[in-house]
Amino acid sequence: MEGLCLTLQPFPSSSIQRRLSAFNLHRLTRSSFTPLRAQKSGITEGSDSALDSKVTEQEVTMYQNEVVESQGIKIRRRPPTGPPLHYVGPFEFRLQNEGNTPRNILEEIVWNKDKEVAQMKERKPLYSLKKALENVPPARDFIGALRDANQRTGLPGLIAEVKKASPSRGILREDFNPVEIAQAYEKGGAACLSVLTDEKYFKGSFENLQAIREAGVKCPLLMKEFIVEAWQIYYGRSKGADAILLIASVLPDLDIKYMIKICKILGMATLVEVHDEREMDRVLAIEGVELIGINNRNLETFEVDIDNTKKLLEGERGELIRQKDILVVGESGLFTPEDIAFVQEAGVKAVLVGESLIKQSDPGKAISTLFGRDVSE
Ligand SMILES: O=C(O)c1ccccc1NCC(=O)[C@H](O)[C@H](O)COP(=O)(O)O
Repeated sequence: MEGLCLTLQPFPSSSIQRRLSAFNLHRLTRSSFTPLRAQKSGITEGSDSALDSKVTEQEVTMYQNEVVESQGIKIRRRPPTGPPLHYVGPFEFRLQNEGNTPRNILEEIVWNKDKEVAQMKERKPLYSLKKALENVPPARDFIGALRDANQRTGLPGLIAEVKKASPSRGILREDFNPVEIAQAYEKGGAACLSVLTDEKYFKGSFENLQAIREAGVKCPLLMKEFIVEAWQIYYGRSKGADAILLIASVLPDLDIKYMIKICKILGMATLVEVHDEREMDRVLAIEGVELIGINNRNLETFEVDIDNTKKLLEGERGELIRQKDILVVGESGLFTPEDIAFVQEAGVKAVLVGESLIKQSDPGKAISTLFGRDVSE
């Protein structure tokens, strides 16, 4: 039986879609909808006129898969649940299916995050987070800080990353004091900071984010997290985040739209990250996107190529970005003033830099080396 993969029953997508259309659409995408949740909220058979029979887990999964496939998203939100339970006499068993192993590191991170968030939500439900937000100071203007820095220096505004480790590079800095590093970055001329909050793969934490905010650092803070659920946005805001990252290879368009709306309500900025042309085109078609990050690192293979920024900003895409006045951030693999000049020439007005700064003994001074001159005041 091991390794046997069952084919799912064919099911016309329009039929699933019609039966599910009574919900807010965002519920149908991977981040927010579970049949269990529907049942908990009383959305069950007969409870809604447009929902003519109970929506099964399999149907929802099929619909989600269709959405994800149609948008070219390769990262699966969680391991396939496998074929349905089988009964032989009194015994119940599930056939093991193929594909229960993550296909790459990004998928592994996402699967882990999905479980982690489910546990965190149990401890801090959304209503308690919303209550906590009443006492949190308002979010700072992340995009404004980048534009100001760009105008002031004539160089891309810097988002300096507080990053202890990464899956591709291992430990980047042993003597890691997040607050001291953040203060050094601010002194060195960073416009904004990016703080890794993932513990398992990056050795980051929400405590780091909160400590940096509470230490009086004025730079707006990006919560560098793998967001799979809207709940994480509220949690990040409660810890002092001013901006969040949405990764287009992980999130379907509907989730991105929904999360952007939540951020607008919370006064936060969204950095929507793309790596290839298809993701860029999807994101450019989403209303309300103001900040796009082009990651030069392929998060599935770790390959880094700063030409990627240039490639994605050429021709009509670059033109559309200028028309829409979208601010573009060049991300990853930037080490020298020549690298900065290269991505600036390609059209970016901001850069996100981790490794090349964090590895230096004085990460603040490293900013001048990276830009080829002092960018603090
Ligand atoms: O950095 C990684 O190894 C990594 C692996 C899997 C998912 C994301 C990852 N990094 C996130 C980033 O893209 C970078 O932290 C960020 O752009 C800064 O990059 P760098 O200047 O090259 O440290």
